[in-house]
Amino acid sequence: MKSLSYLNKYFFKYKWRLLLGVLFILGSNFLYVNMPLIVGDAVDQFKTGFDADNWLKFALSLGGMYILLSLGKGIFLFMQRQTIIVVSRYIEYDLKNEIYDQYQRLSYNFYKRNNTGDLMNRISEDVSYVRQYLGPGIMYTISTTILFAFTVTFMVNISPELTLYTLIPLPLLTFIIYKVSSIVNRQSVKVQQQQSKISTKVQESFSGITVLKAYGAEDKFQADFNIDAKGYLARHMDLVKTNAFFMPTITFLIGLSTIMTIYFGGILSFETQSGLTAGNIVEFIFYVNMLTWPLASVGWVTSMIQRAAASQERINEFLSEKPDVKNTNNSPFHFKGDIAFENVSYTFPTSGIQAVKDLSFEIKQGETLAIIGRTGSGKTSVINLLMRQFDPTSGTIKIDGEDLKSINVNDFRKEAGVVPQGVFLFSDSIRNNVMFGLAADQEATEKEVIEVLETTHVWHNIKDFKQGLDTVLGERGVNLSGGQKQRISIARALIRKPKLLIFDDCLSAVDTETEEIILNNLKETLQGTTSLIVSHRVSSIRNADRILVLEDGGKIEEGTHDELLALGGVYSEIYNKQLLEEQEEE
Ligand SMILES: Nc1ncnc2c1ncn2[C@@H]1O[C@H](COP(=O)(O)OP(=O)(O)OP(=O)(O)O)[C@@H](O)[C@H]1O
Repeated sequence: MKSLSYLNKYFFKYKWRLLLGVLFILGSNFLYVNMPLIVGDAVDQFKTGFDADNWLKFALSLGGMYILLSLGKGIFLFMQRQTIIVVSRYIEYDLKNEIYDQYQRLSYNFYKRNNTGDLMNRISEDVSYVRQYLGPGIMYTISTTILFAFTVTFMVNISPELTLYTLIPLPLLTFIIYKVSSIVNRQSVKVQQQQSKISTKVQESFSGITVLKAYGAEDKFQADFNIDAKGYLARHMDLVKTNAFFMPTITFLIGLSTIMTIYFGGILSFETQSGLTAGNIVEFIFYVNMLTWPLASVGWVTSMIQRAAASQERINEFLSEKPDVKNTNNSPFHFKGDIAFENVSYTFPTSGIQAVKDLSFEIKQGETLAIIGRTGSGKTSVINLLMRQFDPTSGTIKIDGEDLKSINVNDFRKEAGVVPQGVFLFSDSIRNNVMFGLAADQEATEKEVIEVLETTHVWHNIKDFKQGLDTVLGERGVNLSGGQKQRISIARALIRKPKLLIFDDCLSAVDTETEEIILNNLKETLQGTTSLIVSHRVSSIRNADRILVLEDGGKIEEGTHDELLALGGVYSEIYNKQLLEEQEEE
């Protein structure tokens, strides 16, 4: 429950609306509890002083009054929903924005620790449970309390004794509803879990359809799906059974209360000193029915609050996460072009793997440094350190002579064009995918978009598409080849005319001939740009000003292509092996 106190700041923000909502609840309930009195009055007048000549006047005055009260109650009810439920939607909007904002602030390691499904659930499902508490939960709690207080006061006013008899079965009703609601909740959670298991499986079978078909795994997937679907059916049937038990139980208990009212009311009405009339018994029957829903909702609301508390706790867990990387300097930073790693080491906190070991190197403005090394040698980690996705465990990274931790990292990132190893294209047009690379204050003409696509040697493919630049890419760009996707991804980095260009093995899906063309085109475009090129292939990096060979996170060789060949070490070994492979292919 403590977790829900996080929401107090929002209650405070919308306090006036909420207060107005409470006034509307008071109004609607006050009119509501007066309605049975009219019916009771009518019954008594029928029994005693019914004036047959003026029946129309009698019917119109009481009926009109009843209609007026219903109308007034309806209007207040509408206004109460318009205030309280609307506030719950506002808070839902604020909370979603707050969570998303926090997601944007959190850094690399947070995303490696938590899976996408979890991140999605907290901003969608958990927020919607919290919203249910904020809207219906709070509205019914206030409304129930007020209606209960009004009704019991009115009942006690008529007959304290009958009130006691009538209320006897109601706590039992509340208890049963609470218990049933808890069971319903538990079963609903199980249904939801099974549902998300099925969704994940189905989604994976779609996105991995090529692998699935290639391995002829259709039957296995179908069998697995059947098991999960059967599980879903069984869990849902449990829920259906509980729900089926729910309504008859409530109806039975309300009936019991009504019978007790009539029975004891009847007995009491014969005792003249009680002063209880037939009209009073009718009023009581109305009140008993009026109390049923509020009491029933106590159980329902309680379990709703419990569920919201659990959800808010999960949300708070993410909201209280502190980003590992904090930008402490907001003054503008303009990157000139010098980079230096000084004895940098990095160990991943999650796996304890030391990915970078005591690494030192320099890249001067306009130079191209290449990094080559075996899989897992720490190349991508070097890039992530340079882009300050995480900070070194020890050592310093200097940008234009200043510690990376002390400069405005947002400004620094704006000057860099990074092409990551795994291509990600949005389900949007090719034009928008390229223009995504522009910084907020940059613009690009169609001609410029085409130019960068020409540089990356992919425009000749795109221009043949019916929609050209406006061709919309399917989910994850499935209608393009791997090499085409990589080249669009490079164009995205080039469009922002970066002062620092970083390629993380992003020509791997391109044949060596096309690679040669792209690298040649880039030579002109990147005059004066500081570049860091990571690759497995010697052909991508042989023309770099300097090449660094990494092994197990540490530098083992450094020099130009010729110098490293002359050294006859790991680099020349990789080169000779790749040369041989190329010759075999030819
Ligand atoms: N998020 C992570 N959490 C824990 N360990 C990681 C993480 N990312 C990488 N590693 C480990 O750090 C080491 C270096 O990984 P890195 O991705 O930097 O290598 P790489 O040289 O870029 O490899 P590749 O050429 O295959 O892309 C590897 O042993 C890897 O298992």
